[in-house]
Amino acid sequence: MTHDTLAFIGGGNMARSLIGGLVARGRPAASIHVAEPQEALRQALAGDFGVQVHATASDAARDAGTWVLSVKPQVMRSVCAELAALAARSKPLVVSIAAGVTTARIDQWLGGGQAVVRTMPNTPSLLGAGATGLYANPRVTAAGRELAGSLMSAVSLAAWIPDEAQMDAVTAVSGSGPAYVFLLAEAMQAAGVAQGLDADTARDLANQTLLGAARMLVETGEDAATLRKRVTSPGGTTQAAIESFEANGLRRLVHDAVAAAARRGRELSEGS
Ligand SMILES: NC(=O)c1ccc[n+]([C@@H]2O[C@H](COP(=O)([O-])OP(=O)(O)OC[C@H]3O[C@@H](n4cnc5c(N)ncnc54)[C@H](OP(=O)(O)O)[C@@H]3O)[C@@H](O)[C@H]2O)c1
Ligand code: PRO
Repeated sequence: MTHDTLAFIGGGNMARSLIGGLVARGRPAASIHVAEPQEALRQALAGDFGVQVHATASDAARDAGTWVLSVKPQVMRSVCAELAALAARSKPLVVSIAAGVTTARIDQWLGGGQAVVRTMPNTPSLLGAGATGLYANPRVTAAGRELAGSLMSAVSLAAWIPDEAQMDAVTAVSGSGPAYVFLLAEAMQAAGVAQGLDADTARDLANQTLLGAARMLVETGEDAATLRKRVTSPGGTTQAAIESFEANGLRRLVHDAVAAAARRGRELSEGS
């Protein structure tokens, strides 16, 4: 067994983004095993990325030193129960990506004494442009932190958090965050069509604008408010739009949406 071999338990949307990002950045596909019950998803993962696929968690995890638990929170308990005997024998580094499931729960469900890193990645990891929060339980050694950090750093910005309770905020900002941007893209596209653009033109202009604005946020070192002000000519078109956003409570809407996501994360923790 080696920590160089990774087992993804669950081969759905987020695992696919991580696997695609890792393989594109040079991780050998042969070093990645994936357990996924759905035959079609298994075949797609094997066909697209060349990874080793299995129908059961224990088959995927058997020879892997690092397990990435990437099933839905609601099935995490039963997946851990399936893996508990193997975990007791092989003491893997366990990396969970599940929203709202604490390291204490995972450790308990795996039988206790396990090194568990809880992470919250996001789907842009597929393109090496993800953002991930990480938290390690006390069993994780410096080498384990290094391993988990380098795994996520290969495909994303990796930010360690000191307090596991902050993971619900990470989830609400960056884990779920791509969906907020996609919703904004949908709304900008529809608004462009409403103003007379054809759908393709509205889509291309909106999408490229989001890409360009996101690159400016990350690459110029300027803060968002400064960049916004540079677009906003006094008495001009942007000012008219920004005043409409402010008057309609955009900041409050975003505040409440992020709070709702964080609350849901806490509910998932309490329910598990
Ligand atoms: N999607 C995101 O953007 C995102 C971002 C960060 C974190 N996450 C976290 O990542 C986890 C997965 O989310 P997702 O969106 O990728 O969900 P998903 O697409 O439903 O993927 C989960 C996969 O795990 C499979 N599965 C169920 N039981 C299994 C078992 N015993 N062994 C192996 N695989 C099993 C599911 O199959 P069935 O459908 O047949 O049950 C499904 O294909 C969640 O905990 C979520 O909180 C997701
Ligand atoms: N997708 C998962 C959810 O919606 C976790 C963050 C992104 O629950």
